[in-house]
Amino acid sequence: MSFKVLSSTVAAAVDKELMSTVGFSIDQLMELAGLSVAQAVYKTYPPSTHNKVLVICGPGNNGGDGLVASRHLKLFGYTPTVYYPKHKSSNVLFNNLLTQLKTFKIDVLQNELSNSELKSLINENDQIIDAIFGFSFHPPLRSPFDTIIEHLKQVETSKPITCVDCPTGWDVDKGPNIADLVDAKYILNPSSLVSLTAPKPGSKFFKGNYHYLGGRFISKEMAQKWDIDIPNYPGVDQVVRLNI
Ligand SMILES: NC(=O)C1=CN([C@@H]2O[C@H](COP(=O)(O)OP(=O)(O)OC[C@H]3O[C@@H](n4cnc5c(N)ncnc54)[C@H](O)[C@@H]3O)[C@@H](O)[C@H]2O)[C@@H](O)CC1
Ligand SMILES: [K+]
Repeated sequence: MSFKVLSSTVAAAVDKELMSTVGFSIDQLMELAGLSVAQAVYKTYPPSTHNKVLVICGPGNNGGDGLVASRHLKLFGYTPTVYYPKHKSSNVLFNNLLTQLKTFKIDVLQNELSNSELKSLINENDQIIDAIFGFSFHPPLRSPFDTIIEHLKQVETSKPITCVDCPTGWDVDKGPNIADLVDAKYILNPSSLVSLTAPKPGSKFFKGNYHYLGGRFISKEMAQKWDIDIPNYPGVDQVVRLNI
């Protein structure tokens, strides 16, 4: 199905409006975003075949979506492990999410791993979620996330990788076609992408099998105002597949 895209600048403006005049808190939006990610993963790589999920979380709200998704995945029957090497310890929201994960007995690795530890961690999981960076990312990647993406590239053809909002490393607006800026070893080709609110321009270059839209929190009126296409979500689902 064809879809309209939302540039990184407009996505940030929509986010701002949702959290001001529309009256949402970031916690609410993140909860719905993370639930969408967990649902998309369940539909594509169910716990019966892909039980062990490694969720790699970055320092911003994309990482927060990953923390929320991990909790839902546990409730859906998965065994998630979270790798969260750059936690902002002054942020109450992220601290609360971490407390929830602890209560749910989900392993959270917060110390930076060595290359061999990272390799083993990736190998022992059945699938990976990239919740490192979303629409506020600007290439090139900085450490330790450059090395993490390099490791993910090693398994991208053998292991499912689901990216939250944008594949980390891609330019949000230009996509993966940024050879002048970034070495190809940092350009992931994931199998699944969960765009939030609306797909970002870079997602036009996504070649994986599963492209979902999630983040079901925009009213018809707001969609019209910002020229956002909201496809019909099936029933009570939090995601709709775009590439069918
Ligand atoms: N309205 C929406 O669509 C919503 C979006 N949410 C999520 O929020 C994301 C955007 O969150 P944020 O604005 O916090 O930003 P991100 O999570 O995309 O990234 C912000 C962090 O990345 C760092 N960063 C940027 N470029 C970097 C580089 N080259 N190397 C290393 N670090 C770099 C920044 O210093 C900052 O700490 C979206 O993509 C989506 O996943 C949801 O949580 C809530 C609702
Ligand atoms: K991401």
